[in-house]
Amino acid sequence: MANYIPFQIIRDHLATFFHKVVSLVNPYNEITIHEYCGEYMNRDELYAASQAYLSSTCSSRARKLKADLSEESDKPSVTIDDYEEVIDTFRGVRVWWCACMRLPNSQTMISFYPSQDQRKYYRLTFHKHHRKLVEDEYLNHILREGRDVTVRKRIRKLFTNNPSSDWNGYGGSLWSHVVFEHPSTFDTLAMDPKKKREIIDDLVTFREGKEYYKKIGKAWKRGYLLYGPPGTGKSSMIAAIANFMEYDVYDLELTAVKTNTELRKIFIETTGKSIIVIEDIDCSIDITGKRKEKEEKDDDETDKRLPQMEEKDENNKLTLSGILNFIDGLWSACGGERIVIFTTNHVDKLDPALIRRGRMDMHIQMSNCTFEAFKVLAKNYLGILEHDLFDTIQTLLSEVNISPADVAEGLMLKDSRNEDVGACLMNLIRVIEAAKEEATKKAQQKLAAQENKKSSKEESSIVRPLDLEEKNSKDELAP
Ligand SMILES: Nc1ncnc2c1ncn2[C@@H]1O[C@H](COP(=O)(O)OP(=O)(O)OP(=O)(O)O)[C@@H](O)[C@H]1O
Repeated sequence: MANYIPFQIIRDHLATFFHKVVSLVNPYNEITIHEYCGEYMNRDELYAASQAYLSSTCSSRARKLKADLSEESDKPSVTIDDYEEVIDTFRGVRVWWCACMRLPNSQTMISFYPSQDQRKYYRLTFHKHHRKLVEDEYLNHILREGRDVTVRKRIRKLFTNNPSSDWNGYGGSLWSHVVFEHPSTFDTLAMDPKKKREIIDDLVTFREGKEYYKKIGKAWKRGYLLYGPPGTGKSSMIAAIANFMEYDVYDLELTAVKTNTELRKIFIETTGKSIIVIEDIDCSIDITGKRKEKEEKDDDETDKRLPQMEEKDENNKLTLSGILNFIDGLWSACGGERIVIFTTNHVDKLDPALIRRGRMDMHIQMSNCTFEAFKVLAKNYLGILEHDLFDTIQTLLSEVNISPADVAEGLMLKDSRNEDVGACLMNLIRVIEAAKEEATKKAQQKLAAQENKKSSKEESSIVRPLDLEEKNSKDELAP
């Protein structure tokens, strides 16, 4: 065999030697962050974070920019163009960023990954004295800030869970989603201003509480129970919270979940910075205290009918303990920064274990329309802060229970071209008066029914002489 050294080996040795010589005189270090990495060529999170960070922090200093519209955002994003260098400063230390691209060695290469025909990467250059700062702190800073920018810019989504029978459809997805565009905010929400302030303060404390939750050893999540009659704004409150926190919403339909195991899988698929909602929890599933009591009463018969396996294996069905685990079991802490919200029209039907403080940290009562709440609706719907008819409306609202939904309906302009505020308020007065009449009628009927019941009870307790005779003759016949 011929004794020669292949050209490629010589070239590699020369390159290494050259690099060593250069690094002796070059005081700068470089880190490259590739767009795709790993065996399966996943998009690298640090690359995505760097891109977001550079677009928000450094792009104003760049001359050459590029813009695109990603699926995850509704606004075009502008970032530095390829081979454009920008300077960033961290704790007084300067670093240089450059977006670079490596073309494939062979033009004939066929690739299944978009990355492989153009390998994009960022080159981060810094003085070697600052290597520790960059590795230990600056890169984490990029990751944190970049993730925040991505969350701020993303399109928020409203998810709903698919029934497990469909998990092989919808691309194998456990959740389907649409863009979340509910317009409700705390400004448009009609409720007691003090209560509203309390909720906003609680949300802000939660949002800023990452370190605090870590310190006290609690998972970074918060539970809210919203209860009150229909049409008092429970769903509107959820939307207002989502808009205020800029979170996604996972609307969990419990009736589509068959077992605790399914619930766990569904939960694991949710992400941080999200609200998980179970609406009308009392109607959703057999988990309320009252139904459980009934179950216990029927126990003897059920035991005989149900297969023993099913009774023993809790994971084969959806149980109260499965839901409790979902709220505060070990795996509920994965991902962090989550809000769980239950809504109900009948708080008294719920098992106390489900809503105890610590699980549902804040119980929020959504009430019928007060005058304060009406003023918010009048501002939203008619753009007015006061009117001569307000006094009449205030008196009427103090006399009758009417939901904000009904008041809002009464304030709707019947003809959007004719914005007669007085006519709208008169219409509302008629609506409230009709509600008042209806309530009086119902109260009278209830009273009459009670009177009837009472008098028929009294009647049946009067022992008539005929009955007495009958009883005596029976007693005589008895052995
Ligand atoms: N507190 C409120 N502030 C502003 N608007 C409200 C409020 N309550 C109700 N509304 C209006 O009434 C409509 C219905 O309210 P919403 O669905 O939020 O009530 P809900 O309590 O969730 O009702 P349900 O218990 O029947 O689901 C809303 O679209 C909104 O226009």
